[in-house]
Amino acid sequence: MPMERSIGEVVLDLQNVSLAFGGVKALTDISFDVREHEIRAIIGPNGAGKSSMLNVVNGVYTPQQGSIAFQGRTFARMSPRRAAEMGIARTFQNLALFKGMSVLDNIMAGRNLHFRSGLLAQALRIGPAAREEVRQREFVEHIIDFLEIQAHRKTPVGRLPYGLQKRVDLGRALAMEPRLLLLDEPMAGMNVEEKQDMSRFILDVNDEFGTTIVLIEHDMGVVMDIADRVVVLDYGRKIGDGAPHEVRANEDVIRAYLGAAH
Ligand SMILES: Nc1ncnc2c1ncn2[C@@H]1O[C@H](COP(=O)(O)OP(=O)(O)OP(=O)(O)O)[C@@H](O)[C@H]1O
Repeated sequence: MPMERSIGEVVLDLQNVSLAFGGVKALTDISFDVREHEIRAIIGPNGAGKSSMLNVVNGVYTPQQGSIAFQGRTFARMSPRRAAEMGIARTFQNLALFKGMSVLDNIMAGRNLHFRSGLLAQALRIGPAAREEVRQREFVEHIIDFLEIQAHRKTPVGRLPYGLQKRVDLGRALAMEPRLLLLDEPMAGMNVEEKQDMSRFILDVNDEFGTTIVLIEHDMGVVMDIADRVVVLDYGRKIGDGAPHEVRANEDVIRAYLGAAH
């Protein structure tokens, strides 16, 4: 049974974050927070700074100013290693899967890279490592069932339709048992039916695993359907923040969207 949805305390809190690449200001004085169990969307026209924002959260980019607090600990910067250790996982706009490997092995790889202890023993399949391998595999099988991709377990990922590849990418991130899941355009390039499926899986992950989710999404309809709160960026600045119906009625947001070629 799905858990009762209840949004909790602030788990991620960005304060006055600014990031520039040489003369290009990707983010200017951005503050926003994410609450436990929330689905938080980041939207905005092309080049608004959405991907940069995710890369600040998972430690790939170091902001010149500002701070990031995750689960009560405040940092001037997050390193990718620390982000992973603290349970922040992400999917990518361009899939980061091993195309020649099976669905099962891709998701397993996501788990092994994260829980990397005793890899040599695991490779040799001896003693406790053999039991550990069984336990890890059970968890991965659970994800495969959950995402309804059992029929494709052994299929090389590169042979699957794009929508299913995106689902495997979600599975790879879930294998890390994240506390915070960052999704970079999880519906990009999908048809309507695939978008509906992905929306449902994101809602189910949020419900059944209790995972807090931050996602970048271009499709306003999807955002309105699944997000609890939305941050709107434009030219690296925050121009809106609130419930979907609030940001949709925000004059600055309407102007940014009407002015942008979409
Ligand atoms: N590594 C980088 N080096 C230089 N400039 C960068 C880099 N990454 C992003 N930028 C610049 O920062 C700005 C914000 O880019 P970003 O990719 O974060 O926007 P976005 O909202 O994710 O765009 P899109 O919707 O097109 O993916 C852009 O002007 C971009 O050219």
